Amino acid sequence: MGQSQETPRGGPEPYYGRAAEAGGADGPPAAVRVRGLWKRFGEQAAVAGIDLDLPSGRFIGLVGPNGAGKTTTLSMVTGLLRPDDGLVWIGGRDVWKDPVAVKSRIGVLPEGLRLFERLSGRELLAYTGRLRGLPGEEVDKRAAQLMDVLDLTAARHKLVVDYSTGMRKKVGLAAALLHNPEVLFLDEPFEGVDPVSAQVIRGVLERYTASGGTVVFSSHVMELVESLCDWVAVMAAGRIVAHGPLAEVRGAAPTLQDAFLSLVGARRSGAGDGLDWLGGSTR
Ligand SMILES: Nc1ncnc2c1ncn2[C@@H]1O[C@H](COP(=O)(O)OP(=O)(O)OP(=O)(O)O)[C@@H](O)[C@H]1O
Repeated sequence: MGQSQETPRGGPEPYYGRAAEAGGADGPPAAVRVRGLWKRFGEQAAVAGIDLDLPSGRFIGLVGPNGAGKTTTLSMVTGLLRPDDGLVWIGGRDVWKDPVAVKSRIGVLPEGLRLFERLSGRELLAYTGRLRGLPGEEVDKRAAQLMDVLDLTAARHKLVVDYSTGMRKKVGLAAALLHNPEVLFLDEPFEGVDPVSAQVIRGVLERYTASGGTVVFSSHVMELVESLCDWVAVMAAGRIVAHGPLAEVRGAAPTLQDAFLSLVGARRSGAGDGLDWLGGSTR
């Protein structure tokens, strides 16, 4: 299991191309390379100098308790939030020096996704596709196929404002996939999604990784991460506390949940201590 090492502040390394491969000299190239990434909000370090190499073509889970820094990390990695310090490369390009090139290669489903509410789902995808520079015919074809696979065809003319939570996630995912990105970043993609829609989303993502795409997604749901991901990074208090292939991070623990609880130092018992007023016996 890889343990995080901090890069000295102010001295992040450049991207070394194939020499920087995540899996070693013979492994696949790193899809995402992070060095010395920091973000502070006032006195608090939300992300405290993380280094990470995410291998390409994998289904990668970023897990951690509430407030661990997952959303802040994903926002900095995808060019949505400027880091205080550190560097990020995607496909060998510096996210903050070469944002247009990087953004053409990635798809992002951010937390609290904001959509153009007064467009229909179909119009939203047409608009997104044209913004991405795809020819109109190609946009129409891909949008129709994505809506079909994601079970949105019947709702294609409905305004996005009238979409349910799951439908919003699905149309957001379609928008993120439309230009066939190399790396897809998803912040809590299954939150608020019913099991049927979750299964549909899962099928699309599995197909995407099977054809060489890289998925990086954050989640609290360990069973989901364990069943979907082949590589995980565990965050706690702004740091990466473990990363690597799922089996290595899980180690001898019976489940990823058990490994996670011991890695993040969670309290297993005594959760109700001090709440002796709670319940019917004292009423
Ligand atoms: N804009 C902000 N201003 C101030 N503090 C922030 C801001 N964004 C995040 N934080 C703080 O940074 C820390 C990390 O937050 P972040 O949202 O990245 O965690 P997370 O791992 O995504 O949590 P969750 O699983 O609950 O979504 C938290 O303590 C949070 O309160």
